[in-house]
Amino acid sequence: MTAAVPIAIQGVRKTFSTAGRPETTALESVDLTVGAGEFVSIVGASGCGKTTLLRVLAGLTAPSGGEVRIGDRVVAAPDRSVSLMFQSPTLLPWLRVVDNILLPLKLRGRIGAHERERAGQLLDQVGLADFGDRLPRELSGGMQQRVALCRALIAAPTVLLLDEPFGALDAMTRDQMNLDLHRLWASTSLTTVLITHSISEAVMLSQRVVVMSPRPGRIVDIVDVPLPAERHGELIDSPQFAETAARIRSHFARH
Ligand SMILES: Nc1ncnc2c1ncn2[C@@H]1O[C@H](COP(=O)(O)OP(=O)(O)OP(=O)(O)O)[C@@H](O)[C@H]1O
Repeated sequence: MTAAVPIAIQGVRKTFSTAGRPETTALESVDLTVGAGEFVSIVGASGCGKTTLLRVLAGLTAPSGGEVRIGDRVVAAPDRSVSLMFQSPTLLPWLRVVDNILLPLKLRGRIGAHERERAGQLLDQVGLADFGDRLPRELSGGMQQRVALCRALIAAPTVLLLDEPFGALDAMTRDQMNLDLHRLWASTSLTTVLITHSISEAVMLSQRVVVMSPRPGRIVDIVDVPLPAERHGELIDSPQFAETAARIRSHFARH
């Protein structure tokens, strides 16, 4: 297993300038440390800068001020140790499932028996052991997202960034995917940051939940989740779950 790495976000600001329009401040003085191997979720109103922050962490968007460090590295460009997953699975329709999963490795060089075996293990872990030879169109939306998760993990990243990965799925599939994701995360040393609009998803999956203010996005609260390490569906009925969700929800109450 690769060693876990922390993420340190220091004084990150991001402004966007578009000709003819006033400047938009998407992020203002964001400071956050995500521990090595920790699972943190970020919640906040639409447009508060969550995706912008994730893109800064991934090295896809340069901050206007401040810096992000992943381990010892100051983030300045995308890096293969950081994997991103979005709401849409974006599988290549003409490639079989296993080849979609292996794509990030194929782009970097040869694929051997070891890599194929690893793809098989990942498929097994997400309950798709028998689907490696299928084409994406033969899979449901939830199954395609599982494949996208395998693809995000094939290159053994140290950081996993998830932007509403299950937002397009029905509620039951989403709950199941969340528990699968949590199990996968718990079996690795992945430092994970999840963006979600769902407070219960954030509480169910994370060790801490970061609450952002409406634009310009700032961190207004960081909530520890006092749930056992092993997560399961019934925890949603526990008082700890309800109290944690209520504290987060209080930031979104209209006055
Ligand atoms: N490339 C860009 N150019 C100009 N403005 C941008 C750009 N990207 C984002 N913004 C602006 O920055 C702000 C934050 O956007 P962002 O997508 O990060 O929000 P979000 O919290 O992820 O929203 P949602 O929850 O709706 O996905 C918005 O006002 C958006 O219009």
